[in-house]
Amino acid sequence: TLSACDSKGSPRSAPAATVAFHGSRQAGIVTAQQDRLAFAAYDLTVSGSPAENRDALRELLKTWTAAARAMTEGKPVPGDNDIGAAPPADTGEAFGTPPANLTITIGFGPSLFDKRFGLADKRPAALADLPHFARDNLDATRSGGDIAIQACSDDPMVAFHAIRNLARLGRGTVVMRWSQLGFGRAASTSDKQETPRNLFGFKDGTRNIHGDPKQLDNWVWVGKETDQKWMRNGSYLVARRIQMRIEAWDRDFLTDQQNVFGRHKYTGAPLSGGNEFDAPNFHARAADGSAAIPPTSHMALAAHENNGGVRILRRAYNYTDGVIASSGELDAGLFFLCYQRDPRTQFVALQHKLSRSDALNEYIQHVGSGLYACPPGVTSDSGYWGEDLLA
Ligand SMILES: C=CC1=C(C)c2cc3[nH]c(cc4nc(cc5[nH]c(cc1n2)c(C)c5CCC(=O)O)C(CCC(=O)O)=C4C)c(C)c3C=C
Ligand SMILES: [Fe+2]
Repeated sequence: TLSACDSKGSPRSAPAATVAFHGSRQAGIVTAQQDRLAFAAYDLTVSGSPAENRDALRELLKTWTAAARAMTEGKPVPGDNDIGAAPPADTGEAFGTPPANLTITIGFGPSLFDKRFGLADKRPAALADLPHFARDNLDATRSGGDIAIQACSDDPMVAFHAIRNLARLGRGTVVMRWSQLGFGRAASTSDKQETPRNLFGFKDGTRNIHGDPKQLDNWVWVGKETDQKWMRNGSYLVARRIQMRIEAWDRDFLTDQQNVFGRHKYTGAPLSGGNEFDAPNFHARAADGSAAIPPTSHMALAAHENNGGVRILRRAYNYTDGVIASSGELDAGLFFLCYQRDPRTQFVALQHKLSRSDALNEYIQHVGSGLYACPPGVTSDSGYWGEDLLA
């Protein structure tokens, strides 16, 4: 544990919760999920030759890595903060605030591999554009992006400070395309965390991957199988902004709400019986002879038992963004983030099934989308994000 620092980088006395930035795999993926999220997708604005654009990208990634390393250690963005005739290097809103477990995770979108950078032959096959799913209603201004940054912290100011300062450091090379704040984690990524609730009031994350190394190697971390060596020890992030019709949901009967998920609302237990963490029995029958867990319930459709064993690591956050002007309803939902080894056989396969048959579809709509290849971690002070991609 390191100390947080004041605006001049001098250590403060109170110990602060930090997550190590360096490691062969990026932090912020299997890290115990923090309470707050600030997510941003950026586009590169370069207009040179592919070689020049690659140089600009490399410089950006070096600068961003140094800033991310400092911020996660509770230090200000590197650079002189004492020149009266220049804007400070760090915007300042997190001075004196401990990092509160800040992690900053980077991912590269499919568009980074277009002809601007000459990186087409480095595009992993697993970074295939997401297909259209039934009922998708995607907003292009909340989708895509050349680079994504996921900043998670237990302090919302610290998380926002991270995406804002990266945008500022990249000015002239990148613009922020879209962003999303998340409050109240809606998944647990560790056995030590109590299962939180989503805005429908249900426990979310009960059967997530909770740190089991074998499952993480099987379902989250890219291994030797990849066609692109630079992605070894990386992972693929799928982001979906999913609007939830909470007013309609709040008028629905408890029994129906439970049938939508296949779980009891208050305890989180499967409708087949037992306690929250007991395995669901998809063959169990209710008193009237019908399936105890309806086959169109969200859990029945998403469960690994019913999908050839396939799992994903969920890392979602609740969000709310004011009111939808056309309906007067709250614009609220789930910012669904999930990590996996290959989206084609994991998220895409699951979402095709859910988008067609999930009882939850009456109450949700997917309105934003992104797919990003998250490279391995940075292991030393001289390393930078994406070094192997740009070598
Ligand atoms: C394509 C993947 C998934 C999307 C999109 C998704 C959206 C979504 N989920 C909830 C709430 C819950 N999901 C739960 C379980 C669950 N969900 C997925 C996948 C997607 N969810 C999986 C793989 C699982 C695990 C299934 C299992 O093995 O049992 C649950 C149950 C509790 C739990 O295990 O976490 C809830 C509740 C919402 C509200 C939502 C979109 C808004
Ligand atoms: Fe789900």
